[in-house]
Amino acid sequence: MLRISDISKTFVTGCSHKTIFDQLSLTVAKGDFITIIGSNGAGKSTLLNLIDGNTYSDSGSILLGKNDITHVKAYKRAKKISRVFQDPALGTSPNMTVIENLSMADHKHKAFRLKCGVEKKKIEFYKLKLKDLGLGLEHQLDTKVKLLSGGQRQALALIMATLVKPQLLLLDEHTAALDPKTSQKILELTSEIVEKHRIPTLMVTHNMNDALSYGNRLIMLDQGDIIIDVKESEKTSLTPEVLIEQFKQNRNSISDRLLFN
Ligand SMILES: Nc1ncnc2c1ncn2[C@@H]1O[C@H](COP(=O)(O)OP(=O)(O)OP(=O)(O)O)[C@@H](O)[C@H]1O
Repeated sequence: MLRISDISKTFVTGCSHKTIFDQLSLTVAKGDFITIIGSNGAGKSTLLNLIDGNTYSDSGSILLGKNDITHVKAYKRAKKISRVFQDPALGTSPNMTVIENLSMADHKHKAFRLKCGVEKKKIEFYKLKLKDLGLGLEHQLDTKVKLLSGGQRQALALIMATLVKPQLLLLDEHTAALDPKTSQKILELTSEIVEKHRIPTLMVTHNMNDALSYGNRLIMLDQGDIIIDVKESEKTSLTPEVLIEQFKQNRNSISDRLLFN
């Protein structure tokens, strides 16, 4: 479980200040697969950055399970929190082979020396994992990752992010750079992995249909506020058109609230 309580974040650049979050709270339950939508600059990536320690909040707290991780460094959080980015180069090592990448992800919690090679008994296990993807990666164990297609790399990044079950999975527009068919394939894989292993997940996307089709909960961010938060039953009856309508209504009410405060 993740509990974000009253976090605030202001970026200071030179003489200018920009407040992204002002006392934002969000609880992610054990079985939650939350899709996050919102316009450009709404704070979606910053939220993920605050969670995985790429940036720190000015106030408030973040609990992962029973641990207060508010001030824990990113590299330590990475043992518990996995993130897949839009750019596959950020989740994989391009100059290493498929099997070396998998082995590295598998040893996330342990000291790792590549020169010892990959344990033979593990090779079959990795092959099975790759075969499940249906992208032929099981035949490319010794291929350098930079030579794979975008879809293959994102699928590999996803497998690497979940090979050792994380306490939380963050997906930051992880299919945005893929063609529609490959994007759907990776999203289906994502959903399968997340549901099979019951990994609490936050997925940022700009695609409303994907946000509605996947996960059990949807939140919409607007100027650092959660203006829509719908659970499974309500979510299944929504359409992108209704969502946009709700966005307009909620956005207005927030402006009104600010106006009259
Ligand atoms: N390190 C930083 N320094 C200064 N401003 C930042 C920094 N990181 C983000 N911002 C600003 O915070 C705001 C929110 O950015 P963020 O990337 O979280 O938005 P987003 O919702 O992910 O947008 P998009 O959909 O375009 O990716 C933006 O105005 C951005 O310029």
